[in-house]
Amino acid sequence: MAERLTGKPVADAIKEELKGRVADLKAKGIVPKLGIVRVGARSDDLYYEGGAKKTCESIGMEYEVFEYPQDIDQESFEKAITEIGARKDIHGILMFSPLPKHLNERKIRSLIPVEKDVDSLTLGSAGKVFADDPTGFPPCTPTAVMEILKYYNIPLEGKRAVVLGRSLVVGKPAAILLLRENATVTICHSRTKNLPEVCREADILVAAVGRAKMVKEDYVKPGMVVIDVGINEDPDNPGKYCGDVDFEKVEPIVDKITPVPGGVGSVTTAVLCKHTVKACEILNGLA
Ligand SMILES: Nc1nc(=O)c2c([nH]1)NC[C@@H]1CN(c3ccc(C(=O)N[C@@H](CCC(=O)O)C(=O)O)cc3)C=[N+]21
Repeated sequence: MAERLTGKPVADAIKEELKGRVADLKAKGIVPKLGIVRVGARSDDLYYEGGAKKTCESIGMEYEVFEYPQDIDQESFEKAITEIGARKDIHGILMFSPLPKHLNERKIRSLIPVEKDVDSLTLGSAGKVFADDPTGFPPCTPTAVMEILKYYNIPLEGKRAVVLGRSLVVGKPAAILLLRENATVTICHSRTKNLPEVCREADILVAAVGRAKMVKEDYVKPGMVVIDVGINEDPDNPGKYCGDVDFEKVEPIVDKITPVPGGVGSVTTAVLCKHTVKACEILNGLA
């Protein structure tokens, strides 16, 4: 039986630390605030929004939701984002992605000020992450992966980390963050030859392909730590969701594994708040 690396104690520890930092800011008359930008009402956006609001409330931070109709035009939306970006009382901005197809998302992302870009939507943030610049916020999900590894004292120095998936929001930044901790990192993907064999070489396997239960018993070996980033509709249980890892098949083999739900996803809103508090501290010359 593998040890379950659950997200809740990790998120709780982050929130506990943030409560103190928020109180320190408030004592100076500063209230950290997250701006949440949503176009339309996609269910996974609303779900994440609900979690973000709850986390903000639990640590004494403020938030404001900016909601726009599904058919908003490019020019109006660019103007709105620019105004939110300029607001002195807003320190972090989360804009839900993807935007509706008629909008030029690349252009709109570029209008978010990099110092408020707490979920790495801009090229400026991506560059900072790539260059190990401490003022650059990596996306919340790969940061949550690193928080889990740190909380459970999983050594990374000199270890083999295999990242399955190469997306801009998870796979690529996860590889950079693991490299920063001196892991030996392999990025693999759908075109990788002998994919199960490559994954089996990992000490730490990070599954971030977005395909339900794709990681089966032939992808793992005893002793391995498996971090499952996937949030997919469960093909076997309508209305439920599951990870990229076939938990029932993999869990009996490996040493440690994150569950879905209740794993990486449950740490992301705590990271979002951590980034916003840090942005607030930096913007006020306190960090
Ligand atoms: N710019 C941007 N960044 C995002 O991070 C982003 C986005 N746009 N658009 C929408 C999706 C959706 N999303 C989810 C995150 C966690 C759960 C989730 O289920 N989290 C918990 C469950 C709830 C909990 O326990 O707190 C879990 O996995 O256990 C779901 C959905 C992020 N998104």
